[in-house]
Amino acid sequence: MSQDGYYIRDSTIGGQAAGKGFFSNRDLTGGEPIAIIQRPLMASLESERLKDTCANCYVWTEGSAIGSRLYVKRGITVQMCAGCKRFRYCSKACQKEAWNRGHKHECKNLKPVADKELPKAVLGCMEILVRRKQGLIDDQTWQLLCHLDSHIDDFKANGNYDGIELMAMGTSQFSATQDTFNKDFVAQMYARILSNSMTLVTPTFEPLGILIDALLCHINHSCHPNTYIVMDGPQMQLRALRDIKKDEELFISYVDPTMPYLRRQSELEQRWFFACKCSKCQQGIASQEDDWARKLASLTTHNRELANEEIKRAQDHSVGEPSDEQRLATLQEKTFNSYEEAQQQSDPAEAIRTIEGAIAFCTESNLWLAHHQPLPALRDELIVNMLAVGNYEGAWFECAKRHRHAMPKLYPQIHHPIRVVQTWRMAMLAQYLASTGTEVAVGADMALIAAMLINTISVTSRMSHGPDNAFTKSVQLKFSEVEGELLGRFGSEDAMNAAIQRQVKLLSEMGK
Ligand SMILES: C[S@@+](CC[C@H](N)C(=O)[O-])C[C@H]1O[C@@H](n2cnc3c(N)ncnc32)[C@H](O)[C@@H]1O
Repeated sequence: MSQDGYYIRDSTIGGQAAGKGFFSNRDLTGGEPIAIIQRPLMASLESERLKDTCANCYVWTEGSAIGSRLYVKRGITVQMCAGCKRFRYCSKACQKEAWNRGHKHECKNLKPVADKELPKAVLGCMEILVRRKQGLIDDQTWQLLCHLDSHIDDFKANGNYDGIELMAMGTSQFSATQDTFNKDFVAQMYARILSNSMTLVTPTFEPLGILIDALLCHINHSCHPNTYIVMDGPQMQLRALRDIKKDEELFISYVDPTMPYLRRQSELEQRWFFACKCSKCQQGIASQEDDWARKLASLTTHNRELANEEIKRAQDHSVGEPSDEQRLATLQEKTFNSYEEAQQQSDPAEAIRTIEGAIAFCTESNLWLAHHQPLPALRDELIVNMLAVGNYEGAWFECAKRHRHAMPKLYPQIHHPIRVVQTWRMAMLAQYLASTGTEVAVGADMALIAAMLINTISVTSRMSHGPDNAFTKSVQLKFSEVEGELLGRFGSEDAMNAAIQRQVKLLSEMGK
């Protein structure tokens, strides 16, 4: 099977069989599109996003933080389907499209349960079953979908099968498909969705829900991926992260590849049921992500005592003197726990206190550098919460630190989509600070810094997202605005470039 820049065949990763996988059918360059899918087979929104996101084109109408989602049309709203009272659409055209794609066959079944919150995987599974029953999914796509492993035996082994059976019963009933699919088949399909779905995201990677695509869900995982997926509404693009040779396997990362080895392994084992033997995992804790853990020599008396206390607290009885490795693992656990705690805290001020405590601990312990997790994750969370409480200046300095220390290490390719989006958010924050006349640092010209960053993104977003993505187009529009303004302000390109050089230096200093 071959299309675009890939073909599908059996895969072996680190000596173990990994089912089918995607392979490149020619040499590819970083930033090049490999496959474009206009719409995944199924996408299902989170309960919260059902309220403010179009269930057809997936435009998220809320949450546009200080201009970073300029690609969302101003004033856009969603209207509820009068029948099922669950899905909302941003236009009559979107409603009609969803209706014809299959909603007309499930709308009235959903009506009696309008006030029940149904999990996204149940809604997604219902959609798939109803559409297949009505002949709206062709045989080839269906076979490809059913080929994806349901991991039903793994769910039985880990004790989650009962929950799956229960959800499958509800799915059958609400979709009125019992006459077509038996209960074991539905349980398998439900399990297949749980273990093969990807995250539905906005062009700037805000999570919206889950999706299944019969073709793209055949891509295997690596913690050192060579491709990634960007979305633009329902459109998915698989793009090359770096140069790839013909016949190399194409990988995306199912988890955050910047996390340490043991955390990646455990997440992959729990959600996707495999022990990763990718090129990075074969190095174990010898890769950059675990650098900090090799710093046994930096374990000061204070750190040792702190770890001892934590270990004692976790165990009812003393099991002798812990090793330094155990102490390190405990300290790491402690910082990740703070990160997870902050994510759960709904009050941003409280979350900021938790995060600042954890960052101070990481820094004082002298174990972590700015690019070692969970420090960058804590900093990302800090920025979000500072923006939520209106501390734009504080958020700016955190962005500057992230830009200087974390981004180049975590996302070395200039067109890495996360790097591009984070830089864009930073540019929009700089522009906001310029508009309020805030003096962030002596001599800092925030309008010029914003323009410099936008200039960079106007180039890199074309590679990360492709020239036709709505995000890229909004960046280009912004760039043409600031470019004109700047030339007008400085008169000549030479004067502008000299000013830019000064601001580049200042930006780096602000990130110290
Ligand atoms: C989304 S599917 C990918 C397609 C899959 N290979 C297939 O043929 O159905 C995810 C599953 O593929 C397998 N898989 C993906 N990446 C792997 C890897 N690096 N090593 C081993 N198995 C992997 C695991 O069974 C995982 O649950």
